[in-house]
Amino acid sequence: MAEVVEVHKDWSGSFPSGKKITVVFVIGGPGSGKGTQCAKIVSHFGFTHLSAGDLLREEVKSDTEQGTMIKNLMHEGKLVPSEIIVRLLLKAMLASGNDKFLIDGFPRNEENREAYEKIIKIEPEFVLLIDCSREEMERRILHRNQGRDDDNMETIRRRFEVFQQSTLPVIQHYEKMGKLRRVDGDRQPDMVFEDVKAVFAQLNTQANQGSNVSRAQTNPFKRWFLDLFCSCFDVADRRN
Ligand SMILES: Nc1ncnc2c1ncn2[C@@H]1O[C@H](COP(=O)(O)OP(=O)(O)O)[C@@H](O)[C@H]1O
Ligand SMILES: O=c1ccn([C@@H]2O[C@H](COP(=O)(O)OP(=O)(O)O)[C@@H](O)[C@H]2O)c(=O)[nH]1
Repeated sequence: MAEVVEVHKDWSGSFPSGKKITVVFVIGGPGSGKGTQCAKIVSHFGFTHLSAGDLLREEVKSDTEQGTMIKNLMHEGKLVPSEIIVRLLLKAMLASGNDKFLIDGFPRNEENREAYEKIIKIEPEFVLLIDCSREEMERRILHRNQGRDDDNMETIRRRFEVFQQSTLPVIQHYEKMGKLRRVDGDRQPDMVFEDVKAVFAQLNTQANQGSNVSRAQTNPFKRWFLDLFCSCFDVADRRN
C-alpha cells in the first residue's frame, strides 16, 4: 500500500482557489445504466464525465504491478483501494480544465467517500441514484457485449453483493444529508433521462437564483433600487 501512495505522489494538486467546482456523483448497481445516462447528461448539461471503472480499466492497460493488481481485483468483482481511485479521479479532474464533473460509479463504499472527502474535498451538489431491479441489471450486463472481463455470471454475482453490502451505506449517508436524487432506471433510456433532466434542471435553477441574489446583494445601486421598489409597492423583501 505504501508503494501505491509513492507511485502517485506527484498526482496531487488542487483547483484554483475561488473557482466554483460542481461535482455530481452518479451511483447505481452494475448495469443500472449509469454510463448510458451520463452520456446524455454530458450532451445536455456540459459536464465532464469521469467513469471510475473506465479510469481503472485505462490503468490496467499500463503494464505495471499496480495495473495487474487492479485487473485482478476487478476480475473478482472486488473494490480497488480508495487511495488509487481517488488519485485517478483527481488527476482526471485537474487535466480536464472543466469545472463541472459527473463522477460515475463512485463512491462505492464508505471508505471511498471518506478518502474523497480527505483528498478532493469538494462536496457533491447531489447524488443521482439510478434504481434498477436486479433481474434487469443482470439481463443488461449479459447483453452488454463490451468484452469486459468482469461481465460474467460469477463476477456479476460478486458485484451485486458488493453493491448491497458496501454501496447501500453510502446511499443511506447521502439520503440522510438530503442529497440523494433517486430515479427509476427500469424503463427505456429516454424515459429515465426525462427524470434525470428534471433533477439537473433544478441544479441550473439553484445556480441562477444563487447568482442573482449575490449580484443584487453586492451591487449597491441594485440593492438601493430593490429596496425602493419594495417600499413603494409595499412588497415584502423575500430575497434573503
Ligand atoms: N434504460 C435502459 N434500458 C435498456 N438497456 C439499457 C438501459 N440503460 C442502459 N442499457 C444498456 O444496458 C447495458 C448497461 O448499461 P451501462 O450504461 O453500461 O450501465 P452501468 O454504467 O451502470 O454499468 C448497456 O449495454 C446499455 O446499452
Ligand atoms: O470506484 C470504483 C469503481 C469501480 N471499481 C471496480 O471496477 C469494477 C467495474 O466498475 P464499473 O463502474 O465500470 O461497472 P459496473 O460494475 O457499475 O457495471 C467494479 O466491479 C470494481 O472492481 C472500483 O474498485 N472502485
